Amino acid sequence: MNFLKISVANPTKCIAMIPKVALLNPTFPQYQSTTLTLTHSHGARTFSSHSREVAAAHGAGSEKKHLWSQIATDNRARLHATRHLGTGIVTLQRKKMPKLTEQERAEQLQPLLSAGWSMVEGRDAIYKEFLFKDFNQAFGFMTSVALLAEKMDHHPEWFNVYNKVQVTMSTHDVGGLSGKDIRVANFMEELKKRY
Ligand SMILES: C[C@H](O)[C@H](O)[C@H]1CNC2=NC(N)=NC(=O)C2=N1
Repeated sequence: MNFLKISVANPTKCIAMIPKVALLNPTFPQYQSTTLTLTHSHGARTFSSHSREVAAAHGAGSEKKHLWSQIATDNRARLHATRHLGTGIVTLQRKKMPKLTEQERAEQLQPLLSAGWSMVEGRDAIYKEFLFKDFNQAFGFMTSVALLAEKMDHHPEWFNVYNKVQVTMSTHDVGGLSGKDIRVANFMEELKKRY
């Protein structure tokens, strides 16, 4: 699970650790179970990502536009935390995704290995070759994946020539497979069915 951690030193100053994608797209499925913890002088409160408080944190109207454009440029954003805590500046940092556990490998990686992905020799990474009718389809597929990859800040290693797309997924930040690789690989699997 990913956490949005917001420590509020005083009502006008907030330091936050927020996965960038959660702010860019609050409805992104990976973050539907995101928990936002607000800590302040009166103790900690935890809200689910669907609560009113978090909706406020995402901003509304022009506030939201401001928030998003700020993220794109310098990774800082104005955050309207809650009515009680006020408005402050947040610094955005993505929380590192941990490597997949043995149990996650059995439950989430195994289905991909059965669907044609294979482990890369000498690396904690997975590989698959996708074949399409022609270049347009291959590149269309890559374009759709690229939009997700950018939103997730998680990018495939891939090679394309004509109708062939060879993909390797691994999480460089943790030196191996994480839930992000599973998510992107599953997205590719679902997307490929439409071609
Ligand atoms: C700085 C930037 O956020 C990181 O380098 C991101 C970008 N895209 C990435 N993509 C992949 N596959 N693994 C990463 O660890 C990764 N990290």
